[in-house]
Amino acid sequence: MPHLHLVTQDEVIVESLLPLLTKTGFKFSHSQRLDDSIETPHSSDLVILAPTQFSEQDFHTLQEHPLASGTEWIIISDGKPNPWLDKLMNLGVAYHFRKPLDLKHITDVLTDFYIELKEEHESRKSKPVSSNLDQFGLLLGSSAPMRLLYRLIRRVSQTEANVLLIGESGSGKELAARTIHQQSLRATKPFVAVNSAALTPELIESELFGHTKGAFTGAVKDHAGFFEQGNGGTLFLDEITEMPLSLQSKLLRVLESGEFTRVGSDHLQKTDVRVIAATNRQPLEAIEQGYMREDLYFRLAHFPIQLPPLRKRSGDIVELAQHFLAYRNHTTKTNKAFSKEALDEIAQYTWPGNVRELKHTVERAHILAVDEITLAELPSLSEPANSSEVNVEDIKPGITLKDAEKALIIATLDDCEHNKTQAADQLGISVKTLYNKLERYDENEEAS
Ligand SMILES: Nc1ncnc2c1ncn2[C@@H]1O[C@H](COP(=O)(O)OP(=O)(O)OP(=O)(O)O)[C@@H](O)[C@H]1O
Repeated sequence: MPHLHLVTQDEVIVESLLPLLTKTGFKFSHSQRLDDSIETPHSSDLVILAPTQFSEQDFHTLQEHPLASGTEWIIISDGKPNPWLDKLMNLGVAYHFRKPLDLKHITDVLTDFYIELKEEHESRKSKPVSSNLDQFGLLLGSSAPMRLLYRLIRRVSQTEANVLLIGESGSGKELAARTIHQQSLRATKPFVAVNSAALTPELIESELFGHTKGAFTGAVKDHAGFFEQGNGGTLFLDEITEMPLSLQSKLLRVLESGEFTRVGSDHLQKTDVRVIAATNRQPLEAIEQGYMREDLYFRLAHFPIQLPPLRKRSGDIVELAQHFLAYRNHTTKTNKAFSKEALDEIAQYTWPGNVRELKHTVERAHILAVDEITLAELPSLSEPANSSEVNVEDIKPGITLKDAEKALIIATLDDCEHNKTQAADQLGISVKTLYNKLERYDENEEAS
């Protein structure tokens, strides 16, 4: 039976919620403070937190708390603006109810949760113990943070809301966006993916909104932009914080009015596109640092979804490695396996490049290994990650310029914790050039 835990010191809330909770069927427990021992923290499926006040300290405590992952959260507050509660919402908290409480609405929400959680309990029970990774849409992973992500995606897919996906590079933002599209009513319409960082600043406006013939030098014919190409479907704007601010304000206008004009034209066109944006920066920091317009953030952040980094999904790491290996074995008709040491090394590494890095590491190891994948086939995972065949320390006469460049790029990315803008800056190249090079490496690896 799904378990709900209520954290509050407010007796009035306990008294008003208790009858609802018994009515909806939840198993129920209550503590006054989050720190109070919750005997079986992982067994709670839903937590209602109604703090008397909520400070920065509480926010950090909560993030570290064992309940923070794999559990649905509902916040009840007195309605006073509180940036720390807003931050919690950004982490994917399901609902924020403000006092005075609408008990009828809360009952409906809790009933929905109860039905979903009960179904989940039942499907978990009927699965064999040795089950492989769960898959939801295009996303793989059975860990608690992934299950929470699946639930958020399922819910948002049924709506028309714009979505902001927040997560580190390689954590699956594009896969999540494609999954939302596939599960939505727009599934049969186009999905157009645009990497804002990889577009030349001068051309980005015409790429997005299109242009008319003669609008600028080189505009030799009319061109339909991504908003037109994606009409009726979904437009995925990756790395939204790398889009010039002036264009962010144009984008905001389109999101508000559903209208745009091609560059060089004053004919207003209607668009019916759902926007899913993504960033690997924390949006509030990006706003502070001037990478993102606050008004655009609020427009997109009706539904922010945080993708968990792989290191927070420790239960998934080995399973994913086995999955990617099985896939390679299948396509190459081989039967290679990991040694125990290799699996231990994979399990304890922190994977700053997330699933992408894990996948590439496994694919490369599969190529290098004859039969068994041992530590020798894995790049030194206990050192700062280096997913190049050539280590940066090996750059000396005798290796090709291409290999040296790749090694340096990968080492710089690791050094910058996979922040591509910073890495491009250090390398003295544009972010667009960096993307092009990385894409080429991906293609070569996938072809090999
Ligand atoms: N949950 C997942 N299940 C399966 N594969 C995944 C998952 N997450 C990421 N990947 C793999 O990692 C690669 C990168 O994923 P994706 O492009 O969605 O990440 P991203 O967060 O958009 O990265 P970036 O910010 O660098 O654009 C994909 O090729 C995919 O194979």
